[in-house]
Amino acid sequence: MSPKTLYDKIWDAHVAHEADDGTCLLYIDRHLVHEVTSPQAFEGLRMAGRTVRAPDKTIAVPDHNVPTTPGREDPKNMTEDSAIQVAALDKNAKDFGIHYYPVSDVRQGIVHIVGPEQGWTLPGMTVVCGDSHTATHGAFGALAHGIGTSEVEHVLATQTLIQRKGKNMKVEITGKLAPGVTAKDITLSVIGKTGTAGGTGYVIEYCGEAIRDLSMEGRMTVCNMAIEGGARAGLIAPDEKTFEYVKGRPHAPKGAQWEAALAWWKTLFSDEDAHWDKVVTLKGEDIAPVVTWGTSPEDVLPITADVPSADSFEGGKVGAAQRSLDYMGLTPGQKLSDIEIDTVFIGSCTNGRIEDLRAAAEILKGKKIAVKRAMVVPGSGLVRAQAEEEGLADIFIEAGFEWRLAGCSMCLAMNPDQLAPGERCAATSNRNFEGRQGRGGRTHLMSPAMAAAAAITGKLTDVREMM
Ligand SMILES: CC(C)[C@H](C(=O)O)[C@@H](O)C(=O)O
Ligand code: SF4
Repeated sequence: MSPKTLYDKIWDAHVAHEADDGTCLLYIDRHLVHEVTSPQAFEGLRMAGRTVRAPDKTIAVPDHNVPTTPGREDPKNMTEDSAIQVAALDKNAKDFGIHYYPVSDVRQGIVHIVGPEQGWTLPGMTVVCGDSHTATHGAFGALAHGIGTSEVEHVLATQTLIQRKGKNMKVEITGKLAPGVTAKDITLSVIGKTGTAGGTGYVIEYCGEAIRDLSMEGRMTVCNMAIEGGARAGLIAPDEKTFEYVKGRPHAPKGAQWEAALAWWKTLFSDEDAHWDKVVTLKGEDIAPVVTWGTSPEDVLPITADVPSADSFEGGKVGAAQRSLDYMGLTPGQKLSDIEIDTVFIGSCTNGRIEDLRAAAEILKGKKIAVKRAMVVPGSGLVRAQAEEEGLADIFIEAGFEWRLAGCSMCLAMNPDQLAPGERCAATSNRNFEGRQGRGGRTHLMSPAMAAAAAITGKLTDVREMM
C-alpha cells in the first residue's frame, strides 16, 4: 500500500462513489446546522416533499443572530431578520426531528464549540456545516468542510456531499512556544507567512512538537483559522489528548464501541513517506505574541513591531495596505503598542472556550479595565457555567467586563453586539475585514491573553510585560 496522509485516509474511508472526472460522493458523518445558512435548505426539502436522511446525525443550534443579554428568548430583542431565522430553525428542528439546542438550553452556544463539547465531533469523521469555520473540528482529526446553502440541502437530503479531493499541505511548528505565546499566535503567524491565499486548494495538516503540546482547545483555535489561510480544511492527527477529551462526552461511543472506535482512531496519522504537495515550517521559538494592524488576517505582526508603510509591500498589496491603513486610522512608523483601543471582545469559535477564558482571567485578576467597554462572551452555556464555577466570571466582572450569554456576538455584525463607526476593538475572533464587527468598526485580532492585557492598559500591549 502506498503511504497516505491523514487526509487521504479519512477521504478514502468516506468515498461512496467516484466519477471518471474525479468528482466524488463523500459520506457525511455529522451535519451541524445554524440559523443563517439553513432556512432555504429546509424550505427546499419541504418543497420537494423530502425528509432529513439522517436526523440522528444532524445537529442544530442558533448562534449568529442571538443576542447575548438576558431576555433574548423574546423575538422583540432581535432584528426582524434575526427573529425570522431563529424561529425558522426552531420550527425546522422540530418538523424534521433533528437534534436541537435552543437558546433556552444551557448547552446552546456557537455551533463549533457545541459540536466538540457534546461529543458529536469525533476523530476520522467527515463533518460539515454551512459555515466556513467548520475547519475547527479538524482539531480532532476529522475532515471538516464548510459548505454552502445548496450543499446544506444536499446533505440534509442525502447525507452525502459532492467534492473533489484537495491537495495535501503540511504545516509544521517545531520546538516549544515561548511564555505568553499561544495557539492564536501560531495560527495568525502561519497566515502571516503563507498569506490568505497560501492554502487555496489544500487541506492543511498541522503537526510538530508545538502542535502536539497544545491542548484540544488550542488545537481548535489553530484549525479554526485554516480557512483564513485559504485552505479547505485544517487537520491535526488525534492522540491521547484527543481521546481523553472525547471520552465520556454525551455522544461519544461507549463500551465495546469505544474500544472499536479507538482502534481505528489510532491508525489516523500521516504515514512516514506520505506525499505532501506543499510544506511550510515555522519554529515555535520564533513565534511572538502578534496582533493584526490591517483588514486582512495576513496583516499580522509581533506586538513589538511598528505599523508598516504601504510602500514596504509589493505589487497589488501596496494599494490594499494603504486602504487598510486609512480604514484603520493608523500612521506608518507608529508603534503597535501605542495604538489606543476603545473596546475589548473576548469570545468567538476561535477563542471562546474555557482555556481562553482562563488565560484572559489570569492576566485580569485583581485589575481594572481602562477601555470604554469590554465583554466576555463564552462560546457555550456550558463554558459559561464552568467559568462561573471556577470563579473566572467574578474576575471578569470585577475587572469591569460584561459577562454575556453564549453566541457569536461581536465576532460579526449579525446581532446587537456591534462596533460603532470608528470604534477600535481588540478582538479574539478570526476576521478583521472592513465592517466585520459593525460598520466602520476597526478590529485588531489577537489572543485572549493579549486582549486582556489591552483591556488593562487601554492600548495594544505585549502580554509578556504583564506576566
Ligand atoms: C454566517 C456564516 C455563513 C459565516 C461563515 O460561513 O463563516 C460566519 O460564521 C462567519 O464567521 O463569517
Ligand atoms: S463565532 Fe464568528 S467565526 Fe465563529 S461561527 Fe460565529 S460568526 Fe463565524
